[in-house]
Amino acid sequence: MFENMESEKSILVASTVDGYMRGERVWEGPHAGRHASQNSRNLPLICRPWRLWHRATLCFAGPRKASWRRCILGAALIVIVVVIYSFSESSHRSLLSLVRGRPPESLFRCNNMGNTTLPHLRVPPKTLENKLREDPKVLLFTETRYSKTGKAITNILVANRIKYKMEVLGKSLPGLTNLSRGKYGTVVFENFERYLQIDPWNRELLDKYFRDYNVGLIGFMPSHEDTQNISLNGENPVLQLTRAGGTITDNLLGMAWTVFSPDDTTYVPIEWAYSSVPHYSEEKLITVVLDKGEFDGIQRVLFGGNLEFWLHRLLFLDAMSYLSMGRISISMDRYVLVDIDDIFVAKKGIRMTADDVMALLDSQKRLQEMVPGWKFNLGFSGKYYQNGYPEENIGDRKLLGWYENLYKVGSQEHVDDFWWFGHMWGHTQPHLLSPKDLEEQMELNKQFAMKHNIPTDSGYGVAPHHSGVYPVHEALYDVWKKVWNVRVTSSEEYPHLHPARLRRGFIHRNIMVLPRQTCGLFTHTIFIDQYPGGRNILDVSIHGGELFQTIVFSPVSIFMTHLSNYGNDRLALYTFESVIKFVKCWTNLNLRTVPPLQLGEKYFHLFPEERDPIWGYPCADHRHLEIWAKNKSCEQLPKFLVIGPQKTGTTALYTFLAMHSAIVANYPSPETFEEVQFFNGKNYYKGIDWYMKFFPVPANSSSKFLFEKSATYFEGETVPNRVKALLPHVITIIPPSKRAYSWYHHMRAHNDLTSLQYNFHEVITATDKAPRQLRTLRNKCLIPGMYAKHIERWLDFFPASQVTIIDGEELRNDPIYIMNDLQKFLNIEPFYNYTEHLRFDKRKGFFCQVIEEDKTKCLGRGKGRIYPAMNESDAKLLKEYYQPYNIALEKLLTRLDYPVPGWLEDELQ
Ligand SMILES: Nc1ncnc2c1ncn2[C@@H]1O[C@H](COP(=O)(O)OS(=O)(=O)O)[C@@H](OP(=O)(O)O)[C@H]1O
Repeated sequence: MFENMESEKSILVASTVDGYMRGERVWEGPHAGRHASQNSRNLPLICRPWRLWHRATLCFAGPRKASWRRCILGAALIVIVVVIYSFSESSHRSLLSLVRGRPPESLFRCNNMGNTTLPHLRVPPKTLENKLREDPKVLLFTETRYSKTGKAITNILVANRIKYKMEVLGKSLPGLTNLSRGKYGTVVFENFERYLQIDPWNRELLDKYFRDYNVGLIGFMPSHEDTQNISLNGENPVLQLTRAGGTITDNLLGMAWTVFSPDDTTYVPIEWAYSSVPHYSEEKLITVVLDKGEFDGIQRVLFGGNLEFWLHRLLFLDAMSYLSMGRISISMDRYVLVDIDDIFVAKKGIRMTADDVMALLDSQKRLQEMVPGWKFNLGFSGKYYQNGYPEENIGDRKLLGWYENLYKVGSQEHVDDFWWFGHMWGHTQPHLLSPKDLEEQMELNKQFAMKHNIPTDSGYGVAPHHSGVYPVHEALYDVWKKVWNVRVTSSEEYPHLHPARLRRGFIHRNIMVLPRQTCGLFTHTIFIDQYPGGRNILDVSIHGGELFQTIVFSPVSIFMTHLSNYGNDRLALYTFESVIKFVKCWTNLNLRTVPPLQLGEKYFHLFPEERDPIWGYPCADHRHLEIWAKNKSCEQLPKFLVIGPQKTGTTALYTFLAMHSAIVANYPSPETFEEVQFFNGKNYYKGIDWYMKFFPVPANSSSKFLFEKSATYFEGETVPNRVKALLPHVITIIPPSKRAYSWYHHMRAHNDLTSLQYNFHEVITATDKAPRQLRTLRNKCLIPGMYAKHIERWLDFFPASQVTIIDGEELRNDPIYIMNDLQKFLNIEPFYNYTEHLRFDKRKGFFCQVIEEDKTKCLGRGKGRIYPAMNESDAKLLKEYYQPYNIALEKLLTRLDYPVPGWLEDELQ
C-alpha cells in the first residue's frame, strides 16, 4: 500500500506542474489535458524551478547546446532557488517533494480488542420488589463546595446529566432529616470516614434507608494513610484497604471496564491499566472494592483514593449503576461524528495533498471496522477550491474524485465516500454580511457544490467561527433555511465554550443546534512535535483523558476538526483512530456514526428538555460579543423588570417609573395589552432580536434605564431561569390577597365567558371535577397569590439583593415613598422627586401623575375599577385557603429583612 502511494505521488507532482505549464486551470473538465503547452509566460512562482530545470536539461540534450559555464551557472541557480523557496514557504515542506515526516502512530496496544465478550450492564432483577422512585437522584455528601474529589464527582454527574443533590458537610456530620423517601438511588460520601463517624441513631436511620430502598453507598477513602482498617460495627475491622491493593470480597459486575482479575479484585485490571497505557506512572495503585453487604445487608463500593485516574471515573459510573440496581445508568450507545471544516480553505502549504486524501480514506475504512457507519463529514468553502500549491490542488480534486475519474465525468467516487455540508462560500462570518450578501454567498457555495456533484441535501450547515448560530443572528437562520434547507447545525458556544461538559443543544426556528466538541486540534495544531505543551498532552487526552472522557460521557459527540489537521502530520487521523481504539479496548460502549440530521433527531429524543433555548446575556461572554452583530448592543436590553403578579398595581408602578427622565419603558406591544410578555409563552422563541425591538436603540451618550413590565412573569415556571440568563436585575412586587377578586373582575370586564358564567364563589370553590374552563379560571385566579412559593423560585435563581419586594397596598396608598425608595435600590440617577410629580386624585381615588399645577393624569378606567366589595364568607374562605402560604410569606419576608405588611398581619390574625 505504501509503495503504491509513493508511486502515485510522483505521478501527481508531474501532472500538476504540467497543468500549470499550460497556463490553465487544470482538470476542470475531461479534455483539459489535450491542449499543447503554449502559454508558459505568466507562470506562478511555484513553477519557475520547473522552467529552470527545463533549461538545465538543454545543457545535455537540447537542440541549442549551451556552454558548460552557463550550464553550471544554471544548475547552481536552480539549487539556490529551490532551497530558498522551500525554506521560505514552510520549514516543514519542500517545494519539489512536499515530503513530510512520518505521521505519528498510536503508541497504545490493546491486548484484548475484539477477543473478549464483555460483561454487560446489570439490570435490576425483575423479581425484586424495587421500591425506588422513578428518576432517582444521587445524594452526595462533600466536605466543602470546592473540594477536589467532590468537584470531580459533580463534574461526572453533570457531564452525564445525572441528577444529584449535594450536601456540604463542613465540620458537621450528615443531617439525615431530608432523606426523601426512595428518592435517592445511590448515596456518595466524598470522605467515607464521615459515614463511619455518624452517631448510632442517625447511622441506623441511614442504613435503614439503604436496606429499605435497596440503595448502595459509594465512599472515597481519604488519602492520608496507606492502610485503612474499616470497621462497620465499631469493633472488628471487616475491611482492610491498602492503597496498593485490597483484601476484598468481590469485584463489580460493571459495564465499563473489561478485564477482571483472576482473584476477583480490581487490583489487576487497574494495575494493567496503569502499566499498559502510556503516560501513567503512578507510584501507588488505588483499587476499588465491593463490600457485598454480607455483614449488614448494605452494599458499598469503596474507592481507595480519589478519581484522578481515568479508569476510576468509569468505575464510579459503574458503581452507581450497580448500587442503584440499574436506575442511575447511562445508555451504552455513543454517537460520534467528526466534522472537517474549512475544506479548501487552509492557506498554501498546510492543505491536503492527494496522499493525504488517500490516507483519510484508508483511515476511514479502518474506523468503519471499529465504528459502524463511520464517515467523515466535510464542510467546504468553494471559493478557495484550487487555491493551494499544485500538489495540494490535486488533493482538492482528489477529494472530489476528479483525478481518478478524469475521463468519467459525473462518477466522482470520493465525493460519495464522505458526507458534505456547506460552510460558507468565502468563509466569512455571517454576522458581518448584510442579509442580501449572506444569501448571495450561500448561493455561490451551493452553485459550486452542484457544479462538482457535491450533495446538497444533508440538511446540515456550519457557520465559520460559529458566528450567528449562538448568539443567534436571525438572518443566518433565515438564509440557511431558504438556500440550503438547513435543519441541523452545531456550535461550541451554547451556553458557553467553557466548561465543555456543560455545552448543550437547543432548537431555534426548527433548526436543531447540537453541542460541538473540540478534540484538542485547531487549525494550526498540525505537527506532532509542535503540539502546544508537547505531544504528551494530546496523548493523555486520548488515553483516558479529556477526549476519551468526552466520548464516554456524552451520548452524542460532534467533533470539530479542520482541513489542515488531515494534511501535514495528519493529526486528526492519529487522534481519532487512537481514541476510538482506546474506547473499544476499555469499554463496552456501542460506538456509532449517523448523518447529522439523524444525529440531531437522536439528540433531542435523548434530551427533550434541551429543546427550549435559554437566551444568555451576550455581553457577559467576550466570545459571544465578538460574534454578535456590531449594530446590536446590550444597552438595548432592559436593566430591570416589573414582573407582577397581575392586579397588584403593576400599571401604576410602570407609569410612575416611566415618568422619571432617566427611565425608559418598552414600546407597547399591540398584541399583548401593551406588555411585551417575552419571558413567558411563545414570544420567547422569537429570540432576543425580537425582544430588543421593543426598546429604543441606545444613543452613545445616554445611560438610560430601560425596563419593561409584564405582569405574567411572576408565576411562570420557566421565567426566573430565562430572566436570570439574560438580565442582571429583577424586581417583583407583592399585592394584597384580594388580588384574586380584582383579577376575577378584570376577566369579567374583558368579557371572558367563563367568568361571566360563574360567580366568584363558584370560581374559588370549584373542585377538580369541575369543567375544564372553570378549573383553569380557578387556577389563574388563585395560584398567583401563593406568593412565597413563587418568590422562592425566583430566589433560586437570583440573590435576594437583586430582588425587591414592594407592598402593593403601600404603593397604592403612599407611592411617593415607594418610588423614592425604589430609585435608591436601582441606583438610578438623577434623583427624581416624586413628591412634586404625584398627587392623590379624589375623583379617581388613587394617586395620579401631576400634569399641570391643577391638572392630573390618572390611569385608565381599567385600573381602579369600581365593583362590589367581596362578601364576607368568600373573604373568610380565601383567608383560610391562603393561610399556609401567608405563613410562609411572613417567614420569607422576615428572613429577607423586609417589614411585614400590615395586610399580612391582618390575614394571619
Ligand atoms: N395609582 C393607581 N391607580 C389605579 N390603580 C392603582 C393605583 N395604584 C394601585 N392600583 C391598583 O392596581 C390594580 C391593577 O393592577 P395592575 O396594574 O397590576 O393590573 S394588570 O395586571 O395590569 O391588569 C387596581 O386594581 P383594581 O382596583 O381591582 O382595578 C388598583 O387597585
